[in-house]
Amino acid sequence: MKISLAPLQGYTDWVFRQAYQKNIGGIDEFYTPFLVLQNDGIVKTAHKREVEPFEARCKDLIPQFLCGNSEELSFFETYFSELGYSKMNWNMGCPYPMVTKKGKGSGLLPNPDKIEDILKTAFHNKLDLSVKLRLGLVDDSEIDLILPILKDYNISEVMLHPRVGKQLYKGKVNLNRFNDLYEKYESYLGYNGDICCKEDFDKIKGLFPTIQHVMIGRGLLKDYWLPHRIKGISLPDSDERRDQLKNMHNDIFKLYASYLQGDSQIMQKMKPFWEYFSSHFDNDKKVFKAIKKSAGIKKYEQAVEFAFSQRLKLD
Ligand SMILES: Cc1cc2nc3c(=O)[nH]c(=O)nc-3n(C[C@H](O)[C@H](O)[C@H](O)COP(=O)(O)O)c2cc1C
Repeated sequence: MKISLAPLQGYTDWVFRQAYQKNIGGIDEFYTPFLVLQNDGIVKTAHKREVEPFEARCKDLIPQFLCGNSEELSFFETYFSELGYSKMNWNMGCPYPMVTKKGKGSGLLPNPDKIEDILKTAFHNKLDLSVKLRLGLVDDSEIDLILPILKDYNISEVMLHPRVGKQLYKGKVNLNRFNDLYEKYESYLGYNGDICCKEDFDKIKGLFPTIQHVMIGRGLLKDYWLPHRIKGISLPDSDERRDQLKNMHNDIFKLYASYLQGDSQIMQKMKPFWEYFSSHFDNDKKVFKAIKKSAGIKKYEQAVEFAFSQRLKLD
């Protein structure tokens, strides 16, 4: 069973992934948040940093891209293969209207002919291509026409988050629809969505016993040792985990400081990081509030000290 980290734009960037890998570990495969090709035909620097330099990014990294036409698929296949990657992942799940209106992310799902056309004209099998998708944009049966196409075009694996795009992240995951598809496709499907504790994982494993790949996102950000719990690896004691969290935080801070310009840019990255990181501490709301309202690095450091004076929540 492979446990991968879901891509979360704004949270699981290269800085986070590098610090997590070094200080905690337990994840088998990482995905970048989606890269896009801009209208001017270039990839912006922040997106390039996710995948370049290849040697410095972790070896278990799969770059992900958004794409709504053949040119974009061609571009990313060439770009990633020239960098040295052997796998890539096509995002057909992003639910945000800014993306779906352009026929990208889950905006592709009502249009299986377009997906087939892009694969037919642009995919050259230079890399192993997987797809991350939802059940549909509006209707949870849209996927029925898509999976046969993905199989026909040699897509290696399908990671399914069983919601439709219009739900965004609300409402329940649709395990009945996942089950219908699992009966037909079994381990061709990986599972993603709302796994926040070992019991959630056990439920999915119990329902879909031959599943080979489970991807976790927000659950991991709230509990960095969730992969340990799932895999039955014993956890370090509380003091050691506190040190690991501290080292993780300090590494992230240092990495941002190494290339961002000035304190305010660093704060713009560190404050969102605490949205989930604060979940590790008792009084998480108070901890996050102190971080959020801290103005300047000195006050920020005091708020960090306050956080680390709290007990860890999941002791
Ligand atoms: C803030 C945020 C950013 C996300 N960014 C991406 C992304 O870049 N690419 C992607 O495929 N999914 C993205 N997702 C979706 C997650 O990868 C995942 O499918 C979703 O959160 C459900 O899994 P979870 O319940 O384990 O978090 C994002 C989700 C959130 C909440």
